[in-house]
Amino acid sequence: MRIGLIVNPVSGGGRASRHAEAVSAALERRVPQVDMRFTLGRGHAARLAEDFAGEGADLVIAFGGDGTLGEVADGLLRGRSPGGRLPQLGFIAAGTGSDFRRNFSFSSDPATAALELLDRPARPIDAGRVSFSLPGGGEGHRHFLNIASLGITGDIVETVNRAKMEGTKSGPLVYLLHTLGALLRYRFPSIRIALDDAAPLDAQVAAVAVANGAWFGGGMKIAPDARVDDGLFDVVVVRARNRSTLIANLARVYGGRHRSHPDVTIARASTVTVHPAAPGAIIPLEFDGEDLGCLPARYDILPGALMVRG
Ligand SMILES: Nc1ncnc2c1ncn2[C@@H]1O[C@H](COP(=O)(O)OP(=O)(O)OP(=O)(O)O)[C@@H](O)[C@H]1O
Repeated sequence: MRIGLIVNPVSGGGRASRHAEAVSAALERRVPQVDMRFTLGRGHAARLAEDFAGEGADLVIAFGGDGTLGEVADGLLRGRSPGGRLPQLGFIAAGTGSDFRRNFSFSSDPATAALELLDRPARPIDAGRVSFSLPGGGEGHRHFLNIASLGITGDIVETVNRAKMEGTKSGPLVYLLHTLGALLRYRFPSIRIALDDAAPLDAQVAAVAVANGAWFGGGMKIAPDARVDDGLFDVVVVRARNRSTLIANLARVYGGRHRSHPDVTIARASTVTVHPAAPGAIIPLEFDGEDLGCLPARYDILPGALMVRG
């Protein structure tokens, strides 16, 4: 078996970097061919994944946070050809939020998790593909593995990522603090959303999450019933009635207890299209914790698109 190990040295404030040698050594004790490569910046994990797939790797492991994992999934999926062979995907979480990991059970010690992942069979896991607008004009495309969202979450991800660049210590608390800050200042957008063939609905929203996994934002169980292998998105729409209601209910989101709140709608769908209700309004998007692009956007589920060891 040939393993491509992609390490993001800045994930989790340098956690992946600190454990990279230990992880590589643990894997090499069981599998002789382990090729470890480090990312150099945004988008590089996707290119490395494409390279590994082109070089015939059997398993590509993303070692980093959700952003790195999402990029690796994107790299594998965008390089695939009909009937072509795709490497299996593995991941070792070392990120700030590491929310995708919460859908699986792995040790929090990276070297132990690496060995656990070698022992797990690969199983089909869904992925999302999104087409979106680029701020300067034109259309972008991306795959994601965990959750794509818009609204206040786009603002939170942007400020969290800026704080990470400035060297702020990482951890779920960073997300909580920036979430509270955003709840106080954010101007809620109005959108038009359509699920599959249903008639579109207009709503002023705090956030919309198009979810494959259940958690985002460093431990918020935003899509409590989402399953990564059910072939459908769980689409969570949180309407913006007032700021104090949102702040008062934030704790319920961490426990996934917001399902029955009157301002929350959760539905399953294969395709989701979202437009700004006011033409020309700039409403930013995020995918797996990375801020990228804006509305209009179309999300399609790709059932069982990746064989993931987990
Ligand atoms: N060598 C590098 N130097 C600086 N930034 C990098 C480098 N390699 C990748 N990146 C950036 O790191 C970010 C991804 O980080 P990642 O999501 O893996 O960790 P995290 O943000 O700590 O975790 P999480 O998303 O789980 O909260 C991306 O924005 C990517 O562009």
